[in-house]
Amino acid sequence: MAALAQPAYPRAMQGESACPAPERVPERMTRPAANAAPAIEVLSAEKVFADGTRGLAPVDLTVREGEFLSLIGPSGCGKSTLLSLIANLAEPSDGRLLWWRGGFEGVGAEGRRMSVVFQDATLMPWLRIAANVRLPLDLAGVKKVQAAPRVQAALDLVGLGEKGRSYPRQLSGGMRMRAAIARGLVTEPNLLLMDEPFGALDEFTRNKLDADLVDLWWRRSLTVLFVTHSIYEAVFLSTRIVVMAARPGRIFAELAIDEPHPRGDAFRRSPRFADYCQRLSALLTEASLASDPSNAEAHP
Ligand SMILES: Nc1ncnc2c1ncn2[C@@H]1O[C@H](COP(=O)(O)OP(=O)(O)OP(=O)(O)O)[C@@H](O)[C@H]1O
Repeated sequence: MAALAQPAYPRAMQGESACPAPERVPERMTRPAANAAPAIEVLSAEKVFADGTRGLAPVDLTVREGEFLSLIGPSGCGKSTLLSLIANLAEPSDGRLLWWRGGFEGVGAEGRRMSVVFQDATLMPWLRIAANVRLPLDLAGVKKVQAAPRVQAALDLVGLGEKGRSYPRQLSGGMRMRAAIARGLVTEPNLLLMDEPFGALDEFTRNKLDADLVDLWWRRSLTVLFVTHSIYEAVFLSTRIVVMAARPGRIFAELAIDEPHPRGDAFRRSPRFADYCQRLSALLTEASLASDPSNAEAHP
């Protein structure tokens, strides 16, 4: 199994600009090919909760390998519900899902590993950072001596290489979120599911983590499914954005961000960025109007 930290990724999620030095950039990349293999297929999946709430109308969605796909939409449109189906934390009431073209029992095999990072870092306060990051390996029965270098590599990758012996209370909010990401990365996932991971952070810290995350995604050929409420964040990070509408939760529109990677501040300041944000904002306004309860009968 490949080690997490490799010389090619020394600056990922550290204190510097996320833009790597030109000589390190292997190639410029836009979107993964439309015919890239599917990592996740959501096939007419629906979710009706025990109290009768229709969290998701039948949804069809393919997440292709190498995509950075963001879900955005008004509150209650089913973003977290869809993510929880994909994470297999909940089952669809109808329809089905495929993970790497197979059932969930195949998840965890080489090339089919998946991790989830939530908005709350959910670190155990009584455990040091290294022990928190090691938890998924402990659960998988990996011996401490084998886990130690993998934990250190994951911490290095998110810029917390020196913080393994600290306790969560000794870290800032941004650092705690980095630790949660390290815990997500320690199993060397191919697919990272992220539910508003930076939603509670100030804008400066959030921009920095966004830049470092997209750098990490690009350099490690990850597939990321990312839930956010932020237009700027979605445009900056994504290769494709799926806009959802509520009542019932459903896919409303899509927007491809055909912008090469790596992305940095130059993209954020460019007219193209502003144009994408305006287009996404217009789609969100339409999605919000379509989510109005008075329109519910149009989507029984
Ligand atoms: N366990 C549950 N029981 C009943 N209804 C639920 C349950 N979980 C979610 N819902 C409802 O399903 C719908 C979708 O919820 P979900 O949390 O997926 O939306 P969301 O888009 O993630 O919202 P937000 O942006 O506010 O986090 C909402 O109407 C919500 O109230």
